[in-house]
Amino acid sequence: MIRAYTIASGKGGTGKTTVTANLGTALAQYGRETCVVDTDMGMANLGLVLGLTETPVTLHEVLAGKASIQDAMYEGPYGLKIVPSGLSLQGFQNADPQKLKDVMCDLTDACDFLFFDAPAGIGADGVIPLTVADEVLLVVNPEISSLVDALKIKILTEMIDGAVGGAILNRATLENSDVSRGKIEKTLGVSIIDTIPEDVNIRRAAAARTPVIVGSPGSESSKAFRRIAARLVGFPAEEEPEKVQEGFIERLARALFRRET
Ligand SMILES: Nc1ncnc2c1ncn2[C@@H]1O[C@H](COP(=O)(O)OP(=O)(O)OP(=O)(O)O)[C@@H](O)[C@H]1O
Repeated sequence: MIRAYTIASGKGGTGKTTVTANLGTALAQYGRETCVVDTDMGMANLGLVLGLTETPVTLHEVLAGKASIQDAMYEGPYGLKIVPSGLSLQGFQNADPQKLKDVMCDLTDACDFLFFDAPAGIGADGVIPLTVADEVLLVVNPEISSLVDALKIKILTEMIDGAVGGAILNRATLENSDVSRGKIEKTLGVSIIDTIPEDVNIRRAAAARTPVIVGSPGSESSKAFRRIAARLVGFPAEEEPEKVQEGFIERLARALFRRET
C-alpha cells in the first residue's frame, strides 16, 4: 500500500523542500519505491535542488490535463522518482490543484511512499495538498512565527478532515531559541518526530543541487533524515541503508504478495 505524506509548514522557508528531497532520497536508498511531487506550483524548486535540468513536462501540464503523471516523472538519486513543477506563471495559472487527487490515484500502484512538497500559505494550491495525503508532517523552526503558522496549518488540516502525523523540528541550534521542543509539542498537540540541526552542509548541498544525504552523508542532518526515513519504513533507527536495503527477490515478493516488512 502506498503511504502518502504532505510536507507543510504555513510559513515560508522553514525547510519543506529540504525535508521532502532528503526524506525521499533516504527512502529510495532504503530500497523503497518513492516519489516526490512539487506541489509548490507557484515557486517550484524541488526539481532544482534534486539536480534536474531538463524538465519539458511538469506537474503544471499534468494538472492542466495535457500530460500524464508518468510523462512528468524524472529519475533522481537512488532511483527516486521526481515530479517537478514548472517555472512559468502561465503554467501555474493553467494548473488545476483539484486534479491532485487523480495524481494520487494514478500513483497508488507505482510507489511505496509519496511526498507532496506543499507551498507556504493557505491559498487553494496550499490547502488541497493537505487533503490528499494520509498524513501531513509539519516542518517547524524553533521560532514563534513558525510555530504560529504551523498551528494554523494543523487546525486547517483537521477542519478539512485531514490528519497531522507529527512535526519535524528543523534548523535547531544549540543556543537558546524562541521556543522549546516541549512548547512546540504542547502548542501543536503532536509529537516531534525528530530534530534536524542547523547545518551548513545543507546549504552547501543545495548549492551543488544535491540532497545533503548524498553530498555529506556523515553529517548530523543526514543522520537525522535517515532516522526519520527508517522510522517511516519501520526499521530500527540505527540500521545503515546497506544493511536494510531489500534485494530484488524481496522486492518482487512484496510487490507480488503485497507483503509488508
Ligand atoms: N537545517 C538546515 N540548516 C541549514 N540550512 C537549511 C536547513 N534547512 C533548510 N535550510 C536552507 O534554508 C533555505 C530554505 O529551505 P527550503 O527551500 O527547504 O524551505 P521551504 O520551506 O521549502 O521554502 P518555501 O516556503 O520558500 O518553499 C534553503 O536555502 C535551505 O538550504
